[in-house]
Amino acid sequence: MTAADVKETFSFQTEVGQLLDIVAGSLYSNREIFLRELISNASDACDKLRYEALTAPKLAANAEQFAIVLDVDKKAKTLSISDNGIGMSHADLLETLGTIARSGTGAFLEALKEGSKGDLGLIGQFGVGFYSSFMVASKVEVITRKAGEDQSWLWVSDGKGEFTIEPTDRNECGTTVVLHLKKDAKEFLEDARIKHIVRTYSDHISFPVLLGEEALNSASAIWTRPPKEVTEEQHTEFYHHSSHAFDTPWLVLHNRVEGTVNHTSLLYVPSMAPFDLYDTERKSHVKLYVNRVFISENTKGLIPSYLRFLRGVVDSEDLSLNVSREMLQSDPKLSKIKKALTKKVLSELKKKAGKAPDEYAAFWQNFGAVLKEGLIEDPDLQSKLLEICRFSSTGSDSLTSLSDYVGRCKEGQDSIYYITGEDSKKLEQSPQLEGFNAKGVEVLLLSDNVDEFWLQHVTEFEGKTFKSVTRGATELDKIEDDQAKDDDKDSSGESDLADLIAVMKVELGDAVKDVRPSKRLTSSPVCLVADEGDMDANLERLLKRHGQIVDGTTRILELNPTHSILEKLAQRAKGEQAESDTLLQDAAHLLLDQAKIADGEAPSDPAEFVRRLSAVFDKAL
Ligand SMILES: Nc1ncnc2c1ncn2[C@@H]1O[C@H](COP(=O)(O)OP(=O)(O)OP(=O)(O)O)[C@@H](O)[C@H]1O
Repeated sequence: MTAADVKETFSFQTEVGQLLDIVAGSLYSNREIFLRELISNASDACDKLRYEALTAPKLAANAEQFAIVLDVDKKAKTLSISDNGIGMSHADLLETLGTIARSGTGAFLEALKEGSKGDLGLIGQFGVGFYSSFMVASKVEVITRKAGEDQSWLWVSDGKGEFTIEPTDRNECGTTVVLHLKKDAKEFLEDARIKHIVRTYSDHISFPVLLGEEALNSASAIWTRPPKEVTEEQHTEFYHHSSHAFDTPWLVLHNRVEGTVNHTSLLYVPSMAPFDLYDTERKSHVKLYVNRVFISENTKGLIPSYLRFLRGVVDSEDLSLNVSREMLQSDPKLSKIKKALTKKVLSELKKKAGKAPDEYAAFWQNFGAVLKEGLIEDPDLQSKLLEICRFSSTGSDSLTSLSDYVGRCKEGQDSIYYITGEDSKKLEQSPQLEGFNAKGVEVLLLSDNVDEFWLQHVTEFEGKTFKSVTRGATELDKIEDDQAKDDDKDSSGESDLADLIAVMKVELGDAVKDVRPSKRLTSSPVCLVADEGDMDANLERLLKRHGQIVDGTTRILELNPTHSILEKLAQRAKGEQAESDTLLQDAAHLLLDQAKIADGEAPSDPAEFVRRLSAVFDKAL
């Protein structure tokens, strides 16, 4: 820490400068939210001190009567917001009130860059935290003292590129933010206006917010109130405050469990996917409280990572306050809470999926891929998770559940068929699906990366195994065909490919694992499939991209015996000179490349591909 005796001047980080230009210049109609942001910071500061005091007895004396005090000085035209929370050191001030500390602010700047300039409504949504002070103030002073330290500091800025920090005196720890209100912001000196704002946005704050002697909020933690008494607006405000989110919750789950481990949970499922959903840490964001004392934002072991989209709080009086966060994480009581919460969330999702399939589809769009991670991580709950999974499919325009899929299975169909790839729309065009479509056998179109992985952990659903249509032999023969039961299509019109296959195998050598007639093609001439025990091509692509494997396995080239190109080639292959027939040789490679292109891959040798294509063209013209 640099303990300076004199006033020091610093420049804001470039992004803060940009942000302040926007904020200060805005005639934003909803600018009252500055008060929400400052009260929220004050409340966080009290939470932090209360937690620190648990393990640092010398701080305990400070951690008794927390309050957030608003003070108006009409003469000086200032509004100040004081708390007796954790306060800030010199280093804290430099680190936080000069840089972009909060993620929401970064997201706001990104959104502005992406062309919605002028759409300052976004400020209200993202919340720009402390910097929103400059919407209403021409100068902001922060007088602060960190709990446990002797030195107090005064931070001052007019929001125009620079701020200063100098030593000052403050009796107790905590922070006071003094806003020198702009001429057009005098309304925030009026008691009635302030009361209205606090009641609208900050009622859920669990510390009293005082104006003079009067407490403006109910100051009881929202999750401790009877669920019926909490309004939708209060939930939304609390969700915004506790999660730094700006959407409306898609689902609210407010429960009290009395049992082996008593706990209350107030959980929100967002209606928009949070930006850090796919961060590698896969952190949970449900706040843990022990008997109303805030413990931690990302408690490991509280929420399974496949439910990391959840926001909200869990409060239990049965956990111990006097242990470190790390020890708490391994408390068996915590894992009991986790189990109960997980079950509850899954059963509520199931209810919602049944009652409001369209709304559930929107949820699934956002979080389905995350939830599916549970199929790998939580084998005990696999069947419960499968019940609430939804999939795109060739047999339905909307998402389908597995039980509905099974209900539509054909006579003799023992498997749930699927195809994996990057884009379900493109997957629908895959040649490998043709035989299934012709027989009316439905295939799930799986386009999330996680699909490849859970499919290795889940073996069956309602007695049917999962089977890839791009791997192994098809079992289409066993399945009843609706339309074509009697017109014995199977062998008629199929050409004898044996000679052609012999030529192609010699020509293609190691480039293929095998060449064989196909049962899955009806209109395309060729396709590639993986051998029964091999990896699906899509999984291989994924693993290659992540550097987990270098070479892929070679695949099997299947030929459509009813396709006219193959009929003609088969005819030609019966000739005596077949093995030295350059057209057959070129055709073998072109067919393989064609199959690759249909799978979204490039021909193995683009120059040779072009040469062969031209040669074949030339002969045909
Ligand atoms: N009253 C306060 N007491 C102590 N620290 C504060 C106070 N106000 C702000 N801070 C510090 O300044 C930081 C920046 O505040 P700002 O409101 O810009 O974002 P934030 O509160 O961190 O964002 P988020 O709401 O996403 O956590 C805070 O994280 C906190 O460390």
